[in-house]
Amino acid sequence: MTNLLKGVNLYLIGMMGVGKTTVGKLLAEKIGYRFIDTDELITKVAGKSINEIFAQNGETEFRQLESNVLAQVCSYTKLIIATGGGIVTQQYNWSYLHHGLIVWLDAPIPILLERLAEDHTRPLLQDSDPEAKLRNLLEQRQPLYSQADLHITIQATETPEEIATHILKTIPNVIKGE
Ligand SMILES: Nc1ncnc2c1ncn2[C@@H]1O[C@H](COP(=O)(O)OP(=O)(O)OP(=O)(O)O)[C@@H](O)[C@H]1O
Ligand SMILES: O=C(O)C1=C[C@@H](O)[C@@H](O)[C@H](O)C1
Ligand SMILES: [Mg+2]
Repeated sequence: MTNLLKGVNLYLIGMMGVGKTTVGKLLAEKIGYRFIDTDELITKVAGKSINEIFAQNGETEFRQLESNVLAQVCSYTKLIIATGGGIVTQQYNWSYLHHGLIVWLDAPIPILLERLAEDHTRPLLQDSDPEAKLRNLLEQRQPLYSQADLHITIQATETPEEIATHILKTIPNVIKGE
């Protein structure tokens, strides 16, 4: 797999809670890549949590930080990059994402809701109706996510390990120029 990828980065995109961070760490271990999480880098750069950035600086500034971080990481190779759920919403981010292979992790809303039920770290979900909020975000973002090179549909019972294996099995079908 490492030979096939030739150092090309993998960008995991998809809705919050789908498992980009969880699966990304496993993928990195499996193929000997480094793992990077854009949300984690943003909190390091800003010196505060994502909730604090949204509350104190607003979403626009968060998106700017997210783009800055993405621009930095895409100059490296051999990375698995778990992105934030909204990274696809900024058109110019696509010029960075297209430096690598883009993998869309896609799971139905009930699965996302179940996973995020007890979570308070995603500011966009701190809503009186998180289900409607997720549906609305997915409706806006689906056409964007679908620009990925690889679309992985996740079943409710699939473990992170199984999803990582599934991704690695599917990559040879979509390697650019192969
Ligand atoms: N395949 C899976 N089966 C069961 N639980 C999972 C699976 N993948 C992830 N989870 C759990 O779902 C939650 C959300 O996962 P994770 O943080 O990896 O999502 P994410 O896509 O990175 O979200 P965000 O866009 O907000 O960063 C975590 O509690 C994680 O342990
Ligand atoms: O879907 C989104 O817009 C977000 C997802 C998270 O990964 C974080 O990037 C942040 O909470 C925003
Ligand atoms: Mg994540």
